[in-house]
Amino acid sequence: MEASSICASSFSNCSWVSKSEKTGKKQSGVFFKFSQEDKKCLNSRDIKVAKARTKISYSYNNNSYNAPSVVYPSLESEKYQASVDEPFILKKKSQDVAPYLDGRCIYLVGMMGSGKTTVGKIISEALGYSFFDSDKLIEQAAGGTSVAQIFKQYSESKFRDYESQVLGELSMMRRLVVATGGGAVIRPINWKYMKHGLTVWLDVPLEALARRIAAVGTDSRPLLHDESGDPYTKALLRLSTLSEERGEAYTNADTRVSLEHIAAKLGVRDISNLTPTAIAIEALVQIENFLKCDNNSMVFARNSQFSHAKNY
Ligand SMILES: Nc1ncnc2c1ncn2[C@@H]1O[C@H](COP(=O)(O)OP(=O)(O)O)[C@@H](O)[C@H]1O
Ligand SMILES: O=C(O)C1=C[C@@H](OP(=O)(O)O)[C@@H](O)[C@H](O)C1
Repeated sequence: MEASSICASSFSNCSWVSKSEKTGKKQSGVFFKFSQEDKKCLNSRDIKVAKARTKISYSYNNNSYNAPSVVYPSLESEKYQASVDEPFILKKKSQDVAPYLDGRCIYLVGMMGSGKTTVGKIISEALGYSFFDSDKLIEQAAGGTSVAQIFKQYSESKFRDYESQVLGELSMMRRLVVATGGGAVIRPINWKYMKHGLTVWLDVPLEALARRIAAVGTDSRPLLHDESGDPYTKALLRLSTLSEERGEAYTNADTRVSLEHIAAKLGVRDISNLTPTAIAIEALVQIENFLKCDNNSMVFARNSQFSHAKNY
């Protein structure tokens, strides 16, 4: 596999990435005009929903969102109720966060199956950012060779080299949400790249991760291939070891999104009933809280200036 400029071809061939994003120039798209934000960003259906919402007691403010028990009366209705309100809250929250982010990238870190890809796509769409999955970029650069095949044909160490190169290249761009591979956190150089943007740790209990992975299989996740047993037990065993090895590394992230915490906040008893949109909203809440802290904003801006300097 050619190691130079792994991202360049994927990025420039991407029809859904605008020219200004490719060159790194700031766009003045709809999500970046805030003078009349509600009128511009919300369509009439959103506004109707918003008005109706004031009648139910789903409270929401700048720093948190809380669903009282009337919205989540029973396990059976959790998912349905959530789907009614969440798109509106997501849109509103993304408008709140966008000026603080000012085009800088978001990197999602977390264990395999923590939802980096699923949640990342939702956040990118809400912010009007482009989405990249670092594993996919590596696979594209390898001419379609899968991550599992790269591990087998080359080695994990070679895969990690490509992963670092991808993150290095992405760190020079703007307006991206990046789903990193679960192991990206183990190399300090990757943190140096990711800290050009904002890092968000999706913290999901191991049992939930194992359930998700068992449901889709371990084909695409070579680090889970060696264990024996049923898919759930296999995944749980290996994830436990990896989690012990990496637990500390994830705590380097600027913000942590804990599913247990969201469930407690929303009064949801089973975290598997939390929708990816609810998790994306919490990620935006945490990002906003982090950036509203003056000190964090200054450090963040300084790191990002370094990244922009390389961009122009
Ligand atoms: N909130 C969620 N609830 C239930 N399943 C989820 C949730 N988020 C992700 N998943 C599922 O878990 C699996 C792994 O998610 P994915 O986004 O690929 O994780 P990652 O990119 O961190 O490896 C996928 O099958 C996805 O559909
Ligand atoms: O945890 C890891 O070391 C890995 C996670 C995978 O990505 P996901 O986290 O997207 O599954 C992929 O990068 C590779 O299989 C190694």
